[in-house]
Amino acid sequence: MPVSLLTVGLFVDFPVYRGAKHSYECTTGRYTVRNPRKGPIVAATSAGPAAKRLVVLVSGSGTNLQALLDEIAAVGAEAYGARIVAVGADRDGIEGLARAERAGIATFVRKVKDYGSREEWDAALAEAVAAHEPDLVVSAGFMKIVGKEFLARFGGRFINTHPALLPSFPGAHGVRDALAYGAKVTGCTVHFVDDGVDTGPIIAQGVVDIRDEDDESALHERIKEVERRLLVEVVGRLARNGYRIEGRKVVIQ
Ligand SMILES: Nc1nc2c(c(=O)[nH]1)N[C@@H](CN(C=O)c1ccc(C(=O)N[C@@H](CCC(=O)O)C(=O)O)cc1)CN2
Ligand SMILES: NCC(=O)N[C@@H]1O[C@H](COP(=O)([O-])[O-])[C@@H](O)[C@H]1O
Repeated sequence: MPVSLLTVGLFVDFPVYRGAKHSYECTTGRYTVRNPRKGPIVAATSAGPAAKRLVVLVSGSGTNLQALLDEIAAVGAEAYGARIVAVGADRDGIEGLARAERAGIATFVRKVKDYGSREEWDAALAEAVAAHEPDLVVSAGFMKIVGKEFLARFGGRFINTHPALLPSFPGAHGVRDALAYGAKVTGCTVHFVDDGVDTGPIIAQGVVDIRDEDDESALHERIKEVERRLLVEVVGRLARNGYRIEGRKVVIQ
């Protein structure tokens, strides 16, 4: 079941949440709350006894997915607060999907090239995710920008992990861009996804030093060590405790 939403003190179910760059709107069957930047609570999930349902989206090696799988296997879904019910991808033949299959988890693939337009792909991806009734959706190395339809259904419960300290170095090449800029520290950011590229409310960040001898691959590996631990911690806390999004601030209860 979807996680309940708390909207200015009211618990509501089946929210439709739309994120714009600097404002969020949470619309339910009965309530609409606009929230320009400094406004009140716009969306929040409640803690609950049952393990939350996660759908994870991947495009590559899936080591972040594996970290989630390993933690859930180690402590149990109830104690962790969540279970992975499906893994989706935008391409075939990737290790991320193989990891899910080995764990006995349902998989699906929606490729942009199989649809007449980007909007049709976006709607098909949203439909495939919705079929698994997730409480939270996690983009763990998912290399596609999602659009309006996806965000209308999963905004406010769609989390992304990015290999840089946002708002610096957004986009598909966060590690390369930080190195090229000559930054001395970088890291990873777990954030809610909105309709910008890596602009949504930040949940947590981890810092990694950049060494003189680093190339993109060496630096990315060190970032991923921090990133995997951060993602596992953050997803578990969100699932177990519930959270609210107040303007740009995410408060885990
Ligand atoms: N609406 C949003 N969608 C997604 C976000 C987001 O912040 N808003 N984050 C991404 C993940 N991401 C970085 O964290 C990211 C992924 C991909 C790209 C990108 O430019 N993709 C190109 C294709 C690249 C490819 O296929 O290899 C594209 O979408 O056409 C930028 C940032 C998850 N989605
Ligand atoms: N902008 C999106 C992006 O660059 N995502 C990054 O891809 C890697 C996926 O690794 P994994 O497939 O081994 O989990 C991760 O570092 C993730 O932050």
